[in-house]
Amino acid sequence: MRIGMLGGTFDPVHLGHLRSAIEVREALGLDKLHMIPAPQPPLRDTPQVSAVQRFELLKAGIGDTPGLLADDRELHRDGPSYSVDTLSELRQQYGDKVPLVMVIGFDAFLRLARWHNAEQLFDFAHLVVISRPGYQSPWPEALKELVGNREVSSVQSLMHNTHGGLLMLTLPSLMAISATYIRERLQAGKSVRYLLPESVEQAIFKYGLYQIDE
Ligand SMILES: Nc1ncnc2c1ncn2[C@@H]1O[C@H](COP(=O)(O)OP(=O)(O)OP(=O)(O)O)[C@@H](O)[C@H]1O
Ligand SMILES: O=C(O)c1ccc[n+]([C@@H]2O[C@H](COP(=O)([O-])O)[C@@H](O)[C@H]2O)c1
Repeated sequence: MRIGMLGGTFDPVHLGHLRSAIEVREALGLDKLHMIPAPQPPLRDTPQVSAVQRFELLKAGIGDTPGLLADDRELHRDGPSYSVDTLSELRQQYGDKVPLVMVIGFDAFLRLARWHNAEQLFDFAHLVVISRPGYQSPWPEALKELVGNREVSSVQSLMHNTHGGLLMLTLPSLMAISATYIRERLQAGKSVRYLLPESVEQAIFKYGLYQIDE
């Protein structure tokens, strides 16, 4: 068994998240990929749309997609949504023998050295970094120091161990979609069709989310 987690603010979830989730699951041979909304993402302002609503949008977006799981475990914790706590919980849930992978985009990776107890992430999981259009930059020195010589060049090498490795991955369908762009378009009354699943678009309009400055 192989397990993955893709955390996010998901404000709102979009096709960049969902298509990447499907492709990373296939590329890594994951049985399950937990998609986990962060109520209080540590390095940004708490979003105006509540964690419960962002979770509902995520559920609508995932629908019945095989292997993708909308996971609300961070909604039951107080304080900043630290990924190390989430990985520790997943490790306890699945035990020590299972490869566990945290998936993040390259933009998030560039800030990794500022995460809470960042070095401990590798005690629980592998890190897989997926490329994202518009984000190409040298690694900051603190990041190089943090990852040391953990990088491997193939999924096969990564899966020899249960945790502790780093793999940089370019997925087939790169999508230049961001939640920021979607929020901006909704606030301006512009179309967001085909940037996110129809089910998510319908829920956004049903609940009147993002359309006015709250
Ligand atoms: N289009 C995309 N392609 C690949 N990875 C993505 C894409 N959009 C987001 N991600 C990754 O998914 C995770 C969650 O992203 P997040 O919820 O912050 O979405 P976002 O679109 O970056 O939001 P915002 O524009 O509000 O910053 C992060 O690791 C991020 O790098
Ligand atoms: O643990 C941390 O310190 C930490 C710092 C920044 C971001 N994260 C997690 O990274 C994921 C993406 O965050 P963001 O801000 O890029 O949407 C989300 O699950 C956050 O909880 C985690």
